Amino acid sequence: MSTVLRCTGLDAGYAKGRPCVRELDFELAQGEILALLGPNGAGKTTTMATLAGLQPSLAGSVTVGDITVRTGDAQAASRAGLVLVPDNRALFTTLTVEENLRLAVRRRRRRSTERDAVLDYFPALGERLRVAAGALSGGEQQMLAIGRALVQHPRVLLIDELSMGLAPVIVERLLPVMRTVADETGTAIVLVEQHVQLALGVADTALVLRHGRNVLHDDARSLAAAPQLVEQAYLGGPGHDDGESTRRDPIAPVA
Ligand SMILES: Nc1ncnc2c1ncn2[C@@H]1O[C@H](COP(=O)(O)OP(=O)(O)OP(=O)(O)O)[C@@H](O)[C@H]1O
Repeated sequence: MSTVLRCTGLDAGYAKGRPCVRELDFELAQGEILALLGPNGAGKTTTMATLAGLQPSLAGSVTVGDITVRTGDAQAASRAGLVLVPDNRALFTTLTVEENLRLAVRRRRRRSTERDAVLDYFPALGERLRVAAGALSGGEQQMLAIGRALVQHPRVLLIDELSMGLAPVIVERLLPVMRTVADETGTAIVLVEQHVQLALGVADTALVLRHGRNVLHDDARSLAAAPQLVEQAYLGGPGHDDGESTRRDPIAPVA
């Protein structure tokens, strides 16, 4: 599979000279799911916001296919195919499900076709089309937020904390849908997730950030089988000190 997202030497943060994400390198192939993991404050949301152009980078580059995305330009990121589902889901809460989906569809695409494609992934939304987004359950709101992203036909879908405020049983139902989306559409997905084992269960690769540095990057199946490695990466300790980067070399994209 060809590389769709390449993040090279990315520094991200909120003040010049004070990056909270440093020298981030990774590649993502078409249809690949990367679980972006790490403890609170590690820099996951900052990375996602920077990839989505909501936040200018402090160094490095982001390319989608052969397009180098202009830093800090959300429209350029969106045009390149980077679409963010933020952790607050950013729905129009007083509008119905149908209206939320309709507004997200790009011009020149058929709204009903786009809506039906979302309903294929999330049939539960079909019974709620005329309900205001604010009246939906948390799980339904997340389905709608992802649906709004899908109708934009992302090349790379950035999902920040899919599980925010959701019961684990709902997360267990939603994550496999993301696997299906990646497999069926070739969309690459970066998934920020606190439920580590659930995320590793659907991801191809995983990268752990700690204090803004890549401290572990490996294929998800190996990490699922070695939870102590992930735990060490979260907590620091031998091989995962906070100072010098001790990361493994970034792994090759999934074939
Ligand atoms: N708007 C902001 N202005 C300044 N600093 C910020 C801002 N947002 C986050 N930070 C800081 O940037 C660092 C990384 O935060 P970030 O939210 O990216 O981490 P995270 O891994 O997503 O954490 P969490 O899992 O708690 O959401 C933290 O030190 C945080 O305090």
